[in-house]
Amino acid sequence: MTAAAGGPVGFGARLTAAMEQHGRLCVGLDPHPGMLASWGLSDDAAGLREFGHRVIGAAAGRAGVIKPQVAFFEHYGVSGMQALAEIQQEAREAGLLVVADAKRGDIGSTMAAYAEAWLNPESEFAADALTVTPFLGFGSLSPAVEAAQRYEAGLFVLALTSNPEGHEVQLAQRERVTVTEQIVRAVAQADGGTAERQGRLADIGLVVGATTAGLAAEHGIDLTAGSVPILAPGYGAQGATAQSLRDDFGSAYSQVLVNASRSILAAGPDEAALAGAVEKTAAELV
Ligand SMILES: O=c1ccn([C@@H]2O[C@H](COP(=O)(O)O)[C@@H](O)[C@H]2O)c(=O)[nH]1
Repeated sequence: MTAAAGGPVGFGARLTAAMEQHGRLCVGLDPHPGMLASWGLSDDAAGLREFGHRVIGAAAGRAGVIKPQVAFFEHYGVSGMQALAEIQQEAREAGLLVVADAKRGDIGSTMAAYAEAWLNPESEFAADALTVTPFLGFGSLSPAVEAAQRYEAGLFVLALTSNPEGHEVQLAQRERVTVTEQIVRAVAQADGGTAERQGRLADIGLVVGATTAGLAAEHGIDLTAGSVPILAPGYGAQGATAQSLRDDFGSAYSQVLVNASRSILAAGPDEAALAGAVEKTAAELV
């Protein structure tokens, strides 16, 4: 999506504007079957649509970004993915930026096909940004980086995930440099310093868990380089707090987009209660 005439165009510029207006909360749209049941919704695509519609109603105007967890739609097959396409479109029409959390990663033309599916504005699954995995080598993401540039979209590259099992891979070292640090450096260099010069966030960012940011600091990893946006899942249900985020991200906190899913969704199904949870969480994260 390109912004309205005269507005910011690239993803980093749109995200900067959204965060200036609404703050750093990203509302997670995770229709786990148990969550659908607790909302009294049917365990099918109709339930997904109603769930998405209520989350969008609560988030629009109160937060700048939503993050649908693609797995919870894929679980329902073709009809689930159709519902996801409709929900993403509804969210974008409501003025929300959509980060599709699909964690795609592959090589060559396969990676290019994933990027077309999620970043091309003509695609049924068009999102503003996509989560991607660099564990086939950062260079394997080149087709996605090129697609992001072509379509004024964004990427969030997994660097230090919120789950402890990830660290045996992510904190492994080569010549005393962790895998995470290699990824952080590559992402920081991806736009050649343009975002920093323009005083905005970059189009290509990182995923660093809200629960694990302290480990980045412990390993001396500089998350401020390149003015990259940092998607931080793990707030609330996984244990991170507003104070721990500020402490652990330190001077990188201004770049952080904090995802909260279950801790907000538990307030549903009533849309006013959900809206209250969005407002309360957004206020905690100032
Ligand atoms: O490192 C990661 C990467 C992605 N996630 C995803 O974020 C949400 C978190 O949901 P909560 O209910 O707020 O815990 C979910 O979609 C995860 O798959 C993550 O948690 N950690």
